[in-house]
Amino acid sequence: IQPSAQNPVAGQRFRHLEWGLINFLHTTDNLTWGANSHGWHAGHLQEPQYSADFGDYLSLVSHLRNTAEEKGVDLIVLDTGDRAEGNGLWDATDPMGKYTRNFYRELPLDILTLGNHELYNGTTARNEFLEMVSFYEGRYLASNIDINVTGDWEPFATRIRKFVTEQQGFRITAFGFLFNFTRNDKNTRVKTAADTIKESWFQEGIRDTDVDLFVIIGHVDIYSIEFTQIFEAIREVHPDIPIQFFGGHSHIRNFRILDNKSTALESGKYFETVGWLSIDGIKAREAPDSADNTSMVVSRRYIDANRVGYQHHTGKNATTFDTPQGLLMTERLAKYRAGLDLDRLIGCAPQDFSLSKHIYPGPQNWYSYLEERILPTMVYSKERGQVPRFIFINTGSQRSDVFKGPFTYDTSFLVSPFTSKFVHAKDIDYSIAIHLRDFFEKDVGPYRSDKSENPLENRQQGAEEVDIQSSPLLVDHRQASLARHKHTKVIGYATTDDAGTDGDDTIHVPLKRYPTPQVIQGNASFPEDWESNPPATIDLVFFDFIAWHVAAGLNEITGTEDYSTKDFLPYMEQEDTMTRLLLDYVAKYWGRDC
Ligand SMILES: O=c1ccn([C@@H]2O[C@H](COP(=O)(O)O)[C@@H](O)[C@H]2O)c(=O)[nH]1
Repeated sequence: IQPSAQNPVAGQRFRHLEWGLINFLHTTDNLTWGANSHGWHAGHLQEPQYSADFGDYLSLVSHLRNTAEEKGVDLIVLDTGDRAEGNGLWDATDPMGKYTRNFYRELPLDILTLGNHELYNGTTARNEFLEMVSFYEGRYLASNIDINVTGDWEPFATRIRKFVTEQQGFRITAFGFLFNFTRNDKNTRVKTAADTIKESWFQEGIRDTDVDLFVIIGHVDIYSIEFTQIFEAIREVHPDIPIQFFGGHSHIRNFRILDNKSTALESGKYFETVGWLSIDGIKAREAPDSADNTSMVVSRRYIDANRVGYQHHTGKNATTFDTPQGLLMTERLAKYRAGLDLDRLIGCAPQDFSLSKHIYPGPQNWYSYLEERILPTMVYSKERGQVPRFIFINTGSQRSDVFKGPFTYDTSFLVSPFTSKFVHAKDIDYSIAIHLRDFFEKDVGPYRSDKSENPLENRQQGAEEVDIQSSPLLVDHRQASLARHKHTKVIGYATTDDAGTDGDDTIHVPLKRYPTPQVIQGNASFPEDWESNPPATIDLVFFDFIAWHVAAGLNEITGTEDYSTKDFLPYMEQEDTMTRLLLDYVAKYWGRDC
């Protein structure tokens, strides 16, 4: 746990892990390891429920490996990508991720793959390839991605890995997939799953009969068409061999049963969740006394990332839990965080703001606060600051709630990590501009996090869609309330998945989520009576990240092809990213008396 993090609260209840002949420990979308693997490597400092840091995780892995050895069963440790971006330890270094990659290399991963966040930026993709793929060698899997760093295209990482487990001798064939992503840097190439499974190496790979278990790790929602296509391709050849999927990207806890010998696990996001999956009764051909696949049993758990839970599952206490390597990692994280000045106080948040735990629009909703206060005040150009403007940002650019109290340099990256620039379209007819919001809401674009980049038609037929019109208060349909929440003291995930409601290791008060738009709009420099007497033309200011969609919207609204991203010019200075504007706003308006 990091020095500035809080201890987890009491009142949690844990279930015991069920061990099988083969077991998996899964993290995904950890951009933040503090608590979180999307880069919250120092743990969620203001959310005690998720306050374990990466050092604590190393200790957990080490103890569970020892237990596996004692039991004579296998433990596979894996990560399904999006380790890049989203907290200071990643974003404040030059090049970004310099320290994070080094820390990750201390995690004894058996298999790993990458997410979209490793591919948005060309330098990030290159460094991932040079420093992570080469380090993990054959364990790093990327079945549908190529990279060009030398002038020639080459596979980003190993396409297929066949290996035999140490304890039980299971013969595993593993693949690593990214969803059908299209916003990757030009030095990389992402093939669709549909095309990849037709390639000869894949077809040959799955035809090999020397296999007890297929393991597909993917930065892919587990209900996606991509996983379904891979499942069907393997099932055509092997009607009976177990297939285990591990997914990610949509940031939820979820478990899917594909058939009686195939399931898929998704283990949440941001190092809030460590996923556990075990398979018992599975047959290894080399081990004649092992069970037969007809009695195969799969068990899954979503473990909250905190030391109390970790200690419970390892049979350790506060003094016996830490391994020397884990402790050293915790110390080094603190040292590097200090070196980057990440705990520097910028200002004090006057209240809690959430992305979706409070109704939008509303006084506790972060998007409302951005629309009403931050965007109109901070998104300003010396040349055109007097011109009335709509300011659009995509909601996916905001990644974390803001908690009452200290807002540090690190918080700015947790909340708004991306380096998008503000660009603008000049003198657009007001009568056209007012239709853009509706366009954004209907558009399938990269506007929000979670599932947005999988087009709606990619969703599995029959998967439940939430009707946000008829249900203003949402409890995620896959994370609905548990019946036994009278024991609960902590708000968090209460997951309902294909196996029922007993997946969460800790019983929570269900987390409620309200619907939010895909794009929010701040209005600035308008005269007081602008709604009854609007100006003829205004400026549109927006992130370059959504520029293509703004042009598409203007073309659709006007029924022309007059608009193109080439017409959009910078609005502010290069360094005026949302992260920088947020820091400036907090320093100027929030005070420092927390
Ligand atoms: O430069 C960027 C890159 C991404 N985004 C937003 O992030 C999501 C994808 O994040 P996941 O964690 O993979 O869900 C994307 O849809 C955008 O909403 C961004 O705003 N700027």
